[in-house]
Amino acid sequence: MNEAVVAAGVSKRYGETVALDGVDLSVADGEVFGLIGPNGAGKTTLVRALTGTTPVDGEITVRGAAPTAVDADRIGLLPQSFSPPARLTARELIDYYGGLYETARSTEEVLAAVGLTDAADSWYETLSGGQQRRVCVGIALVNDPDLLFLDEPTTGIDPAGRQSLWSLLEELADGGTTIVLTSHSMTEVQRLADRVGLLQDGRLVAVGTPTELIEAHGGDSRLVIDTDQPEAAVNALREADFAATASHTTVVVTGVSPVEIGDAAAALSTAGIDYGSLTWAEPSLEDVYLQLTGEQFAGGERLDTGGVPAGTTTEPNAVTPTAEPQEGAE
Ligand SMILES: Nc1ncnc2c1ncn2[C@@H]1O[C@H](COP(=O)(O)OP(=O)(O)OP(=O)(O)O)[C@@H](O)[C@H]1O
Repeated sequence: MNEAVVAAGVSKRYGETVALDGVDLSVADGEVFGLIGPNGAGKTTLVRALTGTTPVDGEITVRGAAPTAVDADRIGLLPQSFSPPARLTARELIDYYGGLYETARSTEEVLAAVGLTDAADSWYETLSGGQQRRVCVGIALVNDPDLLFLDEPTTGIDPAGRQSLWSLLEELADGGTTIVLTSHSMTEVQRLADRVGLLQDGRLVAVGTPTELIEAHGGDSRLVIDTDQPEAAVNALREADFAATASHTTVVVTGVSPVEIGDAAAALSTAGIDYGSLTWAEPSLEDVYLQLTGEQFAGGERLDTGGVPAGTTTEPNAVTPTAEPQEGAE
């Protein structure tokens, strides 16, 4: 297996702030690697380091060379913040940036790939935030790079746009493009990444496939019950040998297999307990994130049963979804 990117002992300080603290990382050719972590964890700094756009201590090689030495034609970079000229249209911008490379994809192909064909002749300034982000993604793709760095590619893009961008990235990955992406969307990372690295305080604290990380840190599957009678529900469930705990109007039952859902519902019905919804969820990357960072959902309460917030449905395998998945890390 060839390594596309190797980092060893990479550190970066901004004055007193330690942005990266001895990061070791390797990304294989053709791999999609997702970087996750709280605000300020060092994700953007690491992307900058790997692309040679900020000097760091330690060793980095990209395709065997120093990051600054890699041919610009081979690398695509979508920075977290990027503001192209406001009075140029989407088409003009893609065309312009394509012209800077020796070979580039056709402008129309890129516009179609990022879903901007219809808005191609609008000035960048008049596009919505999500459409502007699509232009920036198009610019990062225009040189048809074989190594793509995307710093929060889908921020601000609507759900349908996200789905189509994910499909586009999957196509690129299937075609052999190596992708390093950062994201606060655990759904995005779980869907796209072959391996995931969790950065915290400048350190890479966990690396593995989503499955490996979920097995190691995701906790049990669970049943989440929305009810106005949480204490009575917990008693009824415990009498039926379920491990149930309550918080506000949410009851969480851990270690429930799908075939036991009916038994749990029957225990509630027998005790005469009303419930608004009953949702079964497998542990997800979001649980891993919450477990390892100790973070809480905004406005929610972290439960000792695995981080399910009061009154919400966890992603992604809800049997009876009652709400849009809440991405606690966003
Ligand atoms: N140019 C800079 N000057 C000073 N400090 C910086 C600079 N860039 C980043 N930092 C600091 O370095 C740390 C890591 O920042 P970085 O932007 O890499 O985090 P991040 O994980 O990408 O965060 P976010 O999720 O908010 O984008 C933070 O404490 C940040 O304030």
